[in-house]
Amino acid sequence: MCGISAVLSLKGCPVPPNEDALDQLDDQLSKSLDLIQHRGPDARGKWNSGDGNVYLGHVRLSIVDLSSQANQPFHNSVDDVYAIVNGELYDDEYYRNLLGSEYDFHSRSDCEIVLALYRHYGLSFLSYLRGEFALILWDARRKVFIGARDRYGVKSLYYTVVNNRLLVATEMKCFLPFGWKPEWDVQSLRECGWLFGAGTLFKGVHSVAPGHYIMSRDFKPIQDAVYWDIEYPNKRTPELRSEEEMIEGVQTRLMEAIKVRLRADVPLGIYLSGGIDSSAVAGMVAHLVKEEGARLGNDDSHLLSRIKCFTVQFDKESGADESDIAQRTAEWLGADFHTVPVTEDVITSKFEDTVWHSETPMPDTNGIGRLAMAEVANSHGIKVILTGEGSDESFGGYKDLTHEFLLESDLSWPSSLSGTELTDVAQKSKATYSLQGMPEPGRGLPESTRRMLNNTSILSRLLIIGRLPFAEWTDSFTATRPETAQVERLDGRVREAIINRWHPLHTAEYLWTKGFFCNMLLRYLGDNIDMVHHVETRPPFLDHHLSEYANNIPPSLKIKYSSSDGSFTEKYVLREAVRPFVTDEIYKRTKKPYLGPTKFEENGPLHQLFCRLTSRENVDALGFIDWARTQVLVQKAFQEKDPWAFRVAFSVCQFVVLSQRFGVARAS
Ligand SMILES: Nc1ncnc2c1ncn2[C@@H]1O[C@H](COP(=O)(O)OP(=O)(O)OP(=O)(O)O)[C@@H](O)[C@H]1O
Ligand SMILES: NC(=O)CC[C@H](N)C(=O)O
Repeated sequence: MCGISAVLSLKGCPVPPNEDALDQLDDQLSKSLDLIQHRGPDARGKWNSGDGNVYLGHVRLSIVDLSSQANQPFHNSVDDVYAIVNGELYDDEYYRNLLGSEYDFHSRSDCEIVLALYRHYGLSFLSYLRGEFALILWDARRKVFIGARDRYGVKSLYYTVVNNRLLVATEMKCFLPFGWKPEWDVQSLRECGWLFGAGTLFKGVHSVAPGHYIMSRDFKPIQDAVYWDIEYPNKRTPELRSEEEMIEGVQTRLMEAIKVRLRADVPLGIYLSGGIDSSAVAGMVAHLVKEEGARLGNDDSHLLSRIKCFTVQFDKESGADESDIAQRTAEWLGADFHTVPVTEDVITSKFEDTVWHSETPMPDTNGIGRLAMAEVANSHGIKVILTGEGSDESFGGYKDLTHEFLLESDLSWPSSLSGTELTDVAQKSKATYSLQGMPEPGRGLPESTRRMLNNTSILSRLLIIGRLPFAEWTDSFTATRPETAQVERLDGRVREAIINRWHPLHTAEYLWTKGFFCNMLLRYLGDNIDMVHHVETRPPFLDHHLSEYANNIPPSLKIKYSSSDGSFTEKYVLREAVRPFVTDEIYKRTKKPYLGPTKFEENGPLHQLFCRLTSRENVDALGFIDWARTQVLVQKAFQEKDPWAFRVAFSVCQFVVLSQRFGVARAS
């Protein structure tokens, strides 16, 4: 992926029209791009309107059309429209043919279709974009500024206002050279707005939410709007398709989503785990290469041994390692397999960089594994990687979802559990949260909030991640329960769907996808980390043609209950759809989330790092964390090997790193 940084002067504070001021802005833009230079080592492009009102900056990791013609910003000189795009747009050849007579393409870049589509469809161009992207478009004639982000938030896009200038960029650190003075948003921290909504850790900084765009006309303050949202069927409408039809429907769409993502003018590989999602991706890639003669990025040898798979290898004793299974999958496929050992030393040495780049404190060592993997992929010359994220979100993959599935009968599917049967099974099922040692979620939740959530508890479960050893004074921000604050933030139409139309399983999928998934998983285990080593990751499961289809599958076929042995099969339809492309071991394996180890020796390198980072001075400099409580957590983490204490202490250390690297003022 690339990186973008842009400035729009908002009316009321025009930039003094002198050369020095213009030069200063240009210099600030360069420094802003320097901070994300790793995202675009191949080219840098800047443009400004000459009057200090608009500045666009782009750093490029060349993927499609490696020539300088495809460098950005793009410009449509006929209409005087500019665009900078980070990401990959599929179906570009189709639009190139369709619109070639009315738009003069300058390159073969997939991203240039943004200008052609804008010319043809106006603001509705966003609905025609398929892929992972964040973009900025400036229509100079109409003085319209647009910032938009892909449907699931694979790519990030943040904005803030500093000195009456709107700053929009791929990463928040890009705002620093423009004089942004970061301050913790304690309310957002206490209400978990940074975890769930478009708020961030920092006051006044927002993300453009997935499927949203921001727009300013005539330099006025921006408006935020939705162009796409996740939708589910009415839970009372009977499903008329057969199980076989849906299995085939998923197979066809997944294969196509993978096929379009093989297109690149650079080498391409796969992040392979021991789970079914990435194994299915690898299996389908092998099928496309071998049986359909597909090119693997720029490699048209059609050799399976050219499919490079990378797997994180944690300490085998930790229980977190899946590399043996991944190796068996790779051998079965005949693919080229590489393990990436992630030892305590690796975790310790990459800890600080991982949180600085992801800008996301997430309590797990897994993101560090992801960073190490990108480094190895890069050393093998790989620039594009296919991954398996996004399958659990629409196919019912998480263990916790069983609880939500059992809240109501599935009226859309005739042979599903009903009435007393359901209550019985629900009581027997021990749908516990997958993170060991986690506190009980949702206790004391107001009844009205429970009703707004239609009794689903996924939000409470995920918001536990935001529970830190907060300093006592921050309790003044707790008048509203985080769950209440977050459900109130949803669009009223979504709340209506939750109480009237969606099955609780689908409500839970929605809340998960809009919160933890885009704000944490896709950041700490995604683009911002992968790009540190110039690796662009593409998740085919987030192709909206596939996910829209998956969202319409009845809950009882996502999580299938077997009355003979009382078991649940998660991702049932997907499992059947990919069966021909995976080993039997993978087909039968239940989901194990990608989580890193949490138990480390006392006085080892990681413990020493934690002790250094959680010094009284460092924790007090945060202002919102209690030092004494933090010490207890660090002790419990390393002496008692308490996994939950480890996770919370881990988060505090991440906040300390962010406070130091961003220069965040002490909260008070
Ligand atoms: N140990 C690992 N090594 C390499 N890549 C991994 C590893 N764990 C996860 N990934 C990457 O992250 C993606 C998301 O992980 P996730 O656990 O959701 O999926 P999965 O492991 O493929 O399948 P499942 O959901 O059945 O476990 C994977 O599909 C894979 O691309
Ligand atoms: N890295 C990117 O975001 C790639 C942008 C565009 N697809 C290119 O190939 O240049």
